[in-house]
Amino acid sequence: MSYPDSCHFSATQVNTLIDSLVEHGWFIGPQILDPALCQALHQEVMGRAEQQSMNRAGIGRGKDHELREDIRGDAIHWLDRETLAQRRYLDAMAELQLALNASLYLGLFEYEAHFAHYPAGAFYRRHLDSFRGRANRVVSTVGYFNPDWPRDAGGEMVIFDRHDPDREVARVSPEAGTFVCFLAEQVPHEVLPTRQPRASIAGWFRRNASLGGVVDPAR
Ligand SMILES: O=C(O)CCC(=O)C(=O)O
Ligand SMILES: [Fe+2]
Repeated sequence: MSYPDSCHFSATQVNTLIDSLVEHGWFIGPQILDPALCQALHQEVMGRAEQQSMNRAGIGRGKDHELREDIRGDAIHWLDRETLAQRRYLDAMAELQLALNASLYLGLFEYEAHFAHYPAGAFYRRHLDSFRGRANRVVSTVGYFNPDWPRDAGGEMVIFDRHDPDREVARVSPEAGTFVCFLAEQVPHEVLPTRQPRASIAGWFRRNASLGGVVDPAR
């Protein structure tokens, strides 16, 4: 499979993304990701789910990690640059990281991401991706790869106001090509129960929150 060299973001897209991130704390971009790349990533997620080469996702990191199906029901696989499609996606994120650092002085130094497969019935309750005081994940990203997502299939991501967490401000259908990002420690969001299998990559630009010479653990 080959992808056009220009599958990365255009200057206009990056500027719109940065403006929206500053103004609202989030950005939603339909039809941003290259269709051939989305198709390859969709195949990879679905293949991994079928072969059961993904792990049940939990909440909390390190020793606090636990499985909580009442909170989130997806299975994940951390990106490892194993396939061309993964490398293309990560290259696009590396470019975005440079642009975010250049415009917003965020000091992002790393990007971590996992495939996510939500089987029918799965959801992810309202949460933040990072907690204040452990300011490691700064900007969250989600890329969606599902072709022809029906209107009644559920599985939307709901974004809530960063100053009023009960106020819904946007609802995103996980349609192939859509790319979303938001401030990880400020913007509450949730994944509504999906009625059909749902494929995505969730990723985070991180700041180095090392303290006392102890490198902040990634996951
Ligand atoms: O898949 C999505 O729409 C969002 C997933 C999410 O919130 C997460 O993995 O932290
Ligand atoms: Fe999240």
